[in-house]
Amino acid sequence: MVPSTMSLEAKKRPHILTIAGSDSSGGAGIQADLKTIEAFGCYGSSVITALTAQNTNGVQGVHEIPADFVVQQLKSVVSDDYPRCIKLGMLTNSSIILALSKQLKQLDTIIVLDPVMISTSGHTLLPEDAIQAMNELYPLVDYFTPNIPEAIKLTGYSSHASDNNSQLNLEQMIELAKMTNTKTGAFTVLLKGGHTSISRREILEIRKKEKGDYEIFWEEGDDDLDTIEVLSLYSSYKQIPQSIGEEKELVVDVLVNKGEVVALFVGKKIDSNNTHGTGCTLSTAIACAHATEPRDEPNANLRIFKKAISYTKTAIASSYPFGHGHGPLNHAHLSVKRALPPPTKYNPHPFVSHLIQSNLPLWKSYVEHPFVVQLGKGTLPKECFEHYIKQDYHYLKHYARAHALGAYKANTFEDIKAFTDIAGHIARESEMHVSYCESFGISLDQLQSTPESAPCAAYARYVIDIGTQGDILDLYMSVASCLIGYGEVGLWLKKQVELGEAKMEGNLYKKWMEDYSGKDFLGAVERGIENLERRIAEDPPTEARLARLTAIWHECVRLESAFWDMGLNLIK
Ligand SMILES: Cc1ncc(COP(=O)(O)O)c(N)n1
Repeated sequence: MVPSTMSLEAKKRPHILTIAGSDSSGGAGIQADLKTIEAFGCYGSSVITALTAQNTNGVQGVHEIPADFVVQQLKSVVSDDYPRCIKLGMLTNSSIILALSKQLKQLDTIIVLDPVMISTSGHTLLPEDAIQAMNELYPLVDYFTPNIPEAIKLTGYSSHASDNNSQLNLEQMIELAKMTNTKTGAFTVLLKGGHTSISRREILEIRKKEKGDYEIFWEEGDDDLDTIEVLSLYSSYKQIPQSIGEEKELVVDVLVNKGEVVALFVGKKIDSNNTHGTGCTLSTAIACAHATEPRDEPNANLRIFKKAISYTKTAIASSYPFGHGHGPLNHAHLSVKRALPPPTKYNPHPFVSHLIQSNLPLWKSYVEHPFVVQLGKGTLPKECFEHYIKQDYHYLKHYARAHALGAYKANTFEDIKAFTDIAGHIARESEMHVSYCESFGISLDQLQSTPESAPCAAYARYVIDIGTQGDILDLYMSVASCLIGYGEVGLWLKKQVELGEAKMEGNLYKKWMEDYSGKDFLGAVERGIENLERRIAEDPPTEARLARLTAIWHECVRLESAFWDMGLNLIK
């Protein structure tokens, strides 16, 4: 069957035209651009300004294309299919630049300009007179993406603070970006920061100084120091030392518009030799993101840059060996999507962080439950606590059995030890329950013969069921929210005491609070978190697997909340 014109139209992909030089080694220029365009699901066409004989070690020769033939290529392409965006790369010489600017003035399309002047290997790709001719182009440009040496060359900026011209600090980078924007008149400038390194402190200080008038985007999996401190109480297990923000380990790209900073894009510097074609890739990714990102959502413009930068960084991070010099990027990485970010110094527990953040209100309804609040204040009725502690004694037995089942299912001594360690810990924990009951005049016999309440049985049934049916990771998951949650409750109550919102002295539940905020219990929590993170890092889950693990976590958190409800409302 022949498809109708309608369906052909519906299948049309955004057309991105690249006007650049050919790189015979395939890592930069036209070749990098077409690979990027393909990765974004767009259609790529090309106008070639020069053929370069080039490899990862350097540029061995350049064959310039006559300006009128460059124009002929452009006319052939645009007369047939009008491009959504045009990316300009290596423009080779002033006659090509002048001829192109004349043509581009007549086109109504988005233009991204990457001022290719010198190759990574140090070869001059644009002569001095051509740099002058570029002034004709700037007014036509929507997005301009120089790196630091290029912006310095274009503006004549001199930094007195440093011997090495490219090693600017963040304040100087911002100054240079604004100057480039004003001097060239290009609509939006993204000054790429790859040639210098910035510290976390610098960013926090700049933000304080400029009162946060613009957005700061941190790379996925990393977080602003401020945010991580309030992200979740569980981060209290790992205190972030003061000195940590001093290291110059970040790359910052500065986005300016009409001479004002709009956003900073912050990410870790990637230690890689495979950077050949980075500028080409990023500028083309900006064109593609512009053509494919929804325009009507808030911050649409910023999302374009975020997407393009993230694509380019992952292309560097996932690159593989090619040649003997600066190797190319991996343009095809979009098909291998990571379900979770890798751990970092600032977020050493990305998996647990994901779990908590995946439904923060649900998590808070558990760890800041009215039962816990009243317990901390000492106003919780004794019969509520008594009911709860008897049921929790039953629950702990099942909980210890689940860990024993984990040890049975384990294949390594590391896992056997992890599970039996915690099972032993739970047995010790239950002694506190026995002694509370004794103090309430309840004997061990009476405690053991107390019938299990429905919420206790439901929760225990779920944990043992998941543990029996699923694999060892499912089991880890079904016991995690109890362990981590009680640690968080212990820490939260401790904080409430400091804030005067809860009290220890004269509180009937002091021993309970001390036990769950004590070293022994928090140590067990930390070991539990480490085990979980280790498993996830060793065998990263697919998105579907992550969704199932998260669902188990949510169900356990819900059942934990119901357990407090049981205590508070004396549910049998
Ligand atoms: C055809 C062409 N275009 C652009 C570059 C710049 O890329 P890089 O700065 O990574 O060498 C290049 N080397 N060759």
